Amino acid sequence: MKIAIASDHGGYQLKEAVKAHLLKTGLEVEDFGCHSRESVDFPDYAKNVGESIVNGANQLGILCCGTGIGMSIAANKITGIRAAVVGDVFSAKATREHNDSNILCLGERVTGEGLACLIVDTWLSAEFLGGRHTNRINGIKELESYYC
Ligand SMILES: O=C(CO)[C@H](O)[C@H](O)[C@H](O)COP(=O)(O)O
Repeated sequence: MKIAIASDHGGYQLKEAVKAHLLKTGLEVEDFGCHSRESVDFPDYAKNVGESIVNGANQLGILCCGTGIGMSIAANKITGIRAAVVGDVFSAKATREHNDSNILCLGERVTGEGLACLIVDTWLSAEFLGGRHTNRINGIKELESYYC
């Protein structure tokens, strides 16, 4: 599985920590930046990661900013993206099993590196359960096609 990762300046340190963690576990990672603490605008990074998932270059994505919220708002504007801000392990599992989320958003100013890596591991190892949740994903897709 290939994972796209990116951050703005507010999530840069966490992005580097999560990337190192993923590489250590043997996963392939495509890093879309940023590459320093210099101030940048998170929608540019959400766009690049989101598009890489929609076009099939990567299967899942991880976006880090100060809170994870800005990145999720931006990424969720892309048709086919279901981005979830997660700060706990229960939600990490639930958002794969129930929401089939394809982008995980983390907040460096909120979540420590240790917990963030545990959230990443939990999210990556959980699987979409289908069944009744498929109806809800289809409902989200209907909303997308209605409003886009
Ligand atoms: O969009 C955000 C808030 O939900 C992100 O946390 C950004 O990283 C943050 O807004 C950046 O703030 P800064 O004051 O420009 O560092």
